[in-house]
Amino acid sequence: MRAADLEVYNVSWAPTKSAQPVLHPTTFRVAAGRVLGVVGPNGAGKSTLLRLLYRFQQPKTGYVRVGGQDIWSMPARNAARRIAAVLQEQASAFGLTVREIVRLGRTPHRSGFATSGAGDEQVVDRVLTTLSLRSLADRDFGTLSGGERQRVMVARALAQDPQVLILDEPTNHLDVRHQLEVVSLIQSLGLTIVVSLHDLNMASGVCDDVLILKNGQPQGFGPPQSLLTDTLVSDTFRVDARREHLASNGASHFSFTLPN
Ligand SMILES: Nc1ncnc2c1ncn2[C@@H]1O[C@H](COP(=O)(O)OP(=O)(O)OP(=O)(O)O)[C@@H](O)[C@H]1O
Repeated sequence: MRAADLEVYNVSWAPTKSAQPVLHPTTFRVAAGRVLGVVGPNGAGKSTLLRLLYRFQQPKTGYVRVGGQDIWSMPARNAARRIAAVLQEQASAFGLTVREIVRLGRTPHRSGFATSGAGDEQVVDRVLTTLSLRSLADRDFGTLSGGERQRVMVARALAQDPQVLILDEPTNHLDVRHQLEVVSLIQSLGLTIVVSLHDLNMASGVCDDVLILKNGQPQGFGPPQSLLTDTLVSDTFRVDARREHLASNGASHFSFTLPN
């Protein structure tokens, strides 16, 4: 795995030319190997921002550079060798086996109509092992549990051998054990990672930096311990947020109540 710098400059997006932007100009940088968390209330623009980062949608303004190169100045196949995404929508995966889905991650590395080669199969085997999926390799994706499916989608992204990994709410639908497993995996990869998360305690624990969005506007960027103040979190999420330090290990933990 080889990480690369991700540079996001002044990117904005609107559904049509005349529509109001759902993402206003946003700028940040994620150094190679660092983890950025994107947080914000429902409809804040998190998924919209991520779609610009994995080259699904083109920004109306600004640019996204990976390793110094604008991702829209290179062919889609080259971008797919650099950036992989783990998304929540997985409809296309039904009807395929786990191995077939993970193999799809190798597509950007093949030329023309070439079929999967020995090198590709080695990568697929390695990734299946890393994610403890070998025993499920021949199972139909549709028969897996939510947690197992999530692991398969991460495996497909890793088989892509990307420099940057984008994860849209990867812990959704996962039980506590599997949430922790996904988080620990994210921390261990050594890739440049952008991950949207709803759980602020998880974001504080796993991310080097956090970007807060609200109504498509960036509200702040920085290390979670200094950025996520009670005031900023309360204002952004329209709750009363209080950060406490757990006596057991000193880790910080947010608790939330509705304002009076
Ligand atoms: N293609 C589109 N056309 C019109 N509006 C859109 C489009 N894509 C996104 N939006 C709007 O942009 C806003 C931000 O959506 P987005 O999905 O990025 O938010 P989010 O922060 O990921 O939300 P959630 O936490 O609920 O998943 C929403 O109001 C959404 O309806």
